[in-house]
Order: sequence, then structure tokens, then C-alpha cells
Amino acid sequence: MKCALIGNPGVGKSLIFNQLTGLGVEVSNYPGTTVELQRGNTCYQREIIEVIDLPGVYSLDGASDEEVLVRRFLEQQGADVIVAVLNVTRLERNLYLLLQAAEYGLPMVVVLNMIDEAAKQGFTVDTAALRDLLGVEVLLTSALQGKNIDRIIPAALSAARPATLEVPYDHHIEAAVRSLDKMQGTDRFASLQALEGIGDDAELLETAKTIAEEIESRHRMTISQIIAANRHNFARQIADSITVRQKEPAPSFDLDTVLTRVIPGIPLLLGVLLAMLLTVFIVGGWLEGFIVTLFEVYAVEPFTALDLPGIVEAVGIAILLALQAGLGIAFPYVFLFYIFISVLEDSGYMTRAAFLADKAMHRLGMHGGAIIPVTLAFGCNVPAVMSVRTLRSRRERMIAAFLVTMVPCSARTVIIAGIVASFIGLAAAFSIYAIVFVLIVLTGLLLSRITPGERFGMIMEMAPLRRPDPELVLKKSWMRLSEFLFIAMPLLLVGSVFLGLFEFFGVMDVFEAFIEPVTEGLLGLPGYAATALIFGILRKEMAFETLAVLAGTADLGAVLTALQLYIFAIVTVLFVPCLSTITVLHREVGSRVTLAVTVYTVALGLAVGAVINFAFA
Ligand SMILES: Nc1nc2c(ncn2[C@@H]2O[C@H](COP(=O)(O)OP(=O)(O)OP(=O)(O)O)[C@@H](O)[C@H]2O)c(=O)[nH]1
Ligand SMILES: [Mg+2]
Repeated sequence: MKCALIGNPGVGKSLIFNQLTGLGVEVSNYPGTTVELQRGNTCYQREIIEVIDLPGVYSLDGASDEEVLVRRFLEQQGADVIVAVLNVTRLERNLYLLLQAAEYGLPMVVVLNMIDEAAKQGFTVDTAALRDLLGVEVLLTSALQGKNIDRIIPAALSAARPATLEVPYDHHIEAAVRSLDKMQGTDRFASLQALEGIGDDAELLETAKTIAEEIESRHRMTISQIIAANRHNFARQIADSITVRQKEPAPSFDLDTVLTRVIPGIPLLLGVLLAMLLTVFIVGGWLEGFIVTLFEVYAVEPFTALDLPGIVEAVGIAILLALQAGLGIAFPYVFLFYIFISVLEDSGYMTRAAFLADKAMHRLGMHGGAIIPVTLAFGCNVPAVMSVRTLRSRRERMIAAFLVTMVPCSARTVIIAGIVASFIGLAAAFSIYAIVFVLIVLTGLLLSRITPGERFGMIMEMAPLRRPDPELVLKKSWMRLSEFLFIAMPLLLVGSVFLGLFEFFGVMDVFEAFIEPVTEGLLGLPGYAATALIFGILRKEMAFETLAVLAGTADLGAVLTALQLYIFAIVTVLFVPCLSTITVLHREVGSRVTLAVTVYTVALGLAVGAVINFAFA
């Protein structure tokens, strides 16, 4: 048997799913967390029951990816039982979706979740009244406290049935439904769908269209608008009739007016982001240094001391370097960042941040939600790319994936600080940031023009402000980290081994000679800089380290001119995202976008380097 969890975003479907199946899908106090269908199994009385976690939607007739997915799922009867999960503190809007889903006629049970919050707000729900109205079983649950979750499956098995309640539509629409029934013998649901222009019976659609146009001209509204308005009204009536106030809610200080007003909202947001970045830089940088040194002293050095035959040593070193690069990013940056982001999400602050950032992000072809990937990117592009999946449309995900990989991550900051700030000066270092920032904005403006796909406004529900649950925060951060470890690391290993072998067999020298016209002619850099750039692909700071090794000194200022150092730094910063980023890009947005990002950033890096070289040489 299959049970599907359907409901608005952020009502607790995934938390219920995790409790039923023992799996760990992502749970967040940020609407729109689940974007794909998730499946898992649970066992009840020796029967295996498949549970499906669907992405949250507000209605079933929109064009967003999630709405299309859920609608198809219902049309194709993807489940035997629908478990409609409702947030009891937002009954009206949640009932709207329920009324719409009920029309598909599948057996269902209703779960009113977050009853703990309702109690805090001083009300409860008359479940018996709702049960009578809908004609289906209604449960009160709190997924956070694990209350009544164990009753969902038994109810789905024994008490699920199609809802008997019908939305009373406008009398013109009801009349149209009756006449379609008389003329073509279609049932209520099919007639309503046909009136909205949905379905594949051409004759029925034709008849329905004539009737619909007649009604629309009278109401000066589209049929869909009339139907939606009727459902809304009915949902409100039901919500009012089943809500039982127990006490008046205590008047509370409205934190939201502080958080979401431009002043002090925006300065506060910038402060929060800055504090987060600084903490991650300082703590992360320290931790990374620690891990890298640890590897150096306890793995790389002892391994080289073994004096193994050349090729074995080359492969071994390559593997160690990849582990060093991967772990050096994973724990200090990815994990730390995820903890911060999870706290911001689960406290509900992230939805406020998205709201504040919406205007700026729109210019770049994304919406406020892109604040998450963009902020993450300053720490490390890997988690940033992984988070683009929370964006609503493919168009936005593509734009965000592009822009995020251009944001100077902490490793690139190390390059800017280590090469430019220390050998040339602070002003020069800031000028690199300024150039990159301008390029990101220009790229965003360009992409938002040329990227195909529908634009969506931001309709995002403000998640309630809550104290984040430490256990959920840690669990989620760990889950996201392990995704990085198990997906990006193996690829990083393979890439690194190839690079090591290339070097061993002298492919690097051939390559250096081959692209000499570019390195020397175009960028005015010594030939060995090309190898350093290539190693930068593994881990950005390695460009710096390799350059020092190849130049034979850490005092780069003695062997390279200020202009050469500046060009090397800006090319490294812009040039191809690192291998870890490329692997996650590939997973999140596919090979074509990954290739486009790679080609674009190489071209951009070389072009900017060349322009600077010719302008100042
Ligand atoms: N207080 C309280 N919080 C809950 C309850 N159930 C879920 N939450 C919280 O609500 C937030 C949303 O939970 P999710 O399970 O991610 O919601 P979802 O329905 O899967 O959301 P989408 O994937 O966006 O559709 C999380 O922060 C949960 O911890 C509950 O019963 N009580
Ligand atoms: Mg979810």
C-alpha cells in the first residue's frame, strides 16, 4: 500500500515522513524545503507500507515545478491513500489546498499538525465537527513532540475514504456542472476541470469553453478566479466554525516589525551575515589550517618518506591531496556553514532575510530565497551550489548556480590576501573584490535577460519565529555534510588521481608548452603559472602553494612583478570553480550548465587577466 503526504510548505510533512520511515529527509523551518518526491517504507502489522513525502504546495493549479509534480501525482493516482497534513495554526490556507485535493476523489485522512503551537496560541480544533463536515478521519498531531504520529498509518489503513464534502461553487458554475453532466454525462470533478480548460476530451473541452466564456463575461473574472474565490470563502467558513478559542492570546511584542522593516531590518541582516562570515572565516580558517597541517605531518610526509616507486607515490600523493582538500573544506567550512544556516532557517529568520533581499535579487533574475546560496558562497561554493535546489524554478537555479560559483569563497580570499594584500597592498586586494563584484552583477543582469523559463514572483510564507531545536539542527547539518562527503569526495579523488598521473607522465609539461602563448603572451605570466592554475582547480589555495613551489620561493614578490602577481590572483579567483564545486554543480544542475559555467569562468578569467596585462604592461 502507498500513502502520500500532501500539504502546504512547512507544515511538517518531512518531519512526519522521517518519523514514520526512520529516514532522514531534510526538515526546515523554511517553506519549500522538499523539492522532489521522497519515498520510504514503514512496517505496520507485518505489512510494508510505502510512504511518499511530496513537496509542499499552496494550490494544485499553478505552473511551478512542485505544483505540476503534485498534480500529476494525484491525476495518476500515485498513492492509495492521501494523508493531507495541515498546519493547524494556519487553517484557512491549509484547508484551501485540502478542498482542492479532495476533489480528486482519492481515499484520504486528515492530519492537523502543530497542535502544540495551537495550544500555545490558546486554541484547539473541534475535530469531530471537521470529521462530520469532510466525511474523513481527522487526527491531531504534533510531529515535534512525536504526538499521535503512530496513529497516522493505522488510520490510513482502516479509515481512509474519499471526502464527501463538496465546495458550493457560484450558482452559475453549479449550473454549468449540471448541464455538462446532462449533455455529456461527465462527473462533477471532470466538469469543473473542463471548465478550467483542463483535460483531454476535445469535445467536452469545446462545450465547456463556450459555457465558461459566458460565465466569465458576466463575472468579469476568469473561471479559475471564481472557483478559487469560492474555495477560499468556504475554507474560511470551515476554519471559523471548527476553531475553538480557549483563551485570548497574550499580546506579544511584534518582533517582525523590527526584522522586516528596511530600517533596522537591512542593517541587521548585513550584520548577521557579516558576523556569520567572519566567524566561519576565522574559525574555519583556523580549523582548515589545522587539518591541512595534520595531513601534511602525519600523512603526506611519512608517505613521501617511504620512497615508493614513482607511479605508486604519484597516485598515493594524489589521493592524500584530494582527501586533504576535501576534508579541509568539509569540516571547517561546509559543516560550520551548515550549522549557521540551519539555525537561521529553523529560527525562521531566513524567510525574513529572503523577504528583505528580494528586490536586489530580482534584478539579477532570482528571488529573495537566493540569499541563502549567495551567502553560503562567501564561505564555500560547495554548500552554496547544493542549496540552489531550494530555489523555485529551473531558471533561477541555473542563474544562481552561475553566480554563486563566481562569488569569492574563503579559499579565494586566501589567495587575494596571501598574494595581493601581502605583496602589493590592501587597496589592490579590495580592487579585486570590486572587479569580481561588478562582474557578478553584470553576469546576473545578462543571465536574467537571456535565460529562458518563466519568472515567478516571490510568494513565500513567513515561517514562524521559533527557537531552533539543537538536535534537528545538528542532524540536518550532518546530513548535508555527508552528502558532500559521499558525493563530492569520490569524484574529487578520481580527479586528483588523474591530475597526479598527468604530472607523473609529463603531460603537465606538454600542457605548459602548449598553452605557453596564453600564459606568457596573453597574461604575461611565467610558463609554470599554468600548472599552478591547474592545481588551483583541486583546491583554490593550492594555486598559491603550487606557485610558490614552482617559483622556488615563498617570497613571490622577489620573482614576480606586482602586475604579474595581481594578474595571477585575479585569474585564479575567476578561473574555473574548484573540482569539488564542479562535482556538486554537475549533480544539481546537470552537465550542460556545469560545462557552461566552466567555459564561461575560464573565458572571463583569461579575458580580465589579458585586459589588465595589456592595459598596464
Ligand atoms: N512546533 C512544531 N513544529 C513543527 C511540527 N512539525 C514540524 N515542525 C517544524 O516545522 C518546520 C517545517 O517542517 P518540515 O517537515 O520541513 O515541513 P514540510 O511540510 O516538509 O515543508 P516543505 O518541505 O517545505 O513542504 C520545521 O522547522 C519543523 O521542525 C510540530 O508539530 N510542532
Ligand atoms: Mg518537506
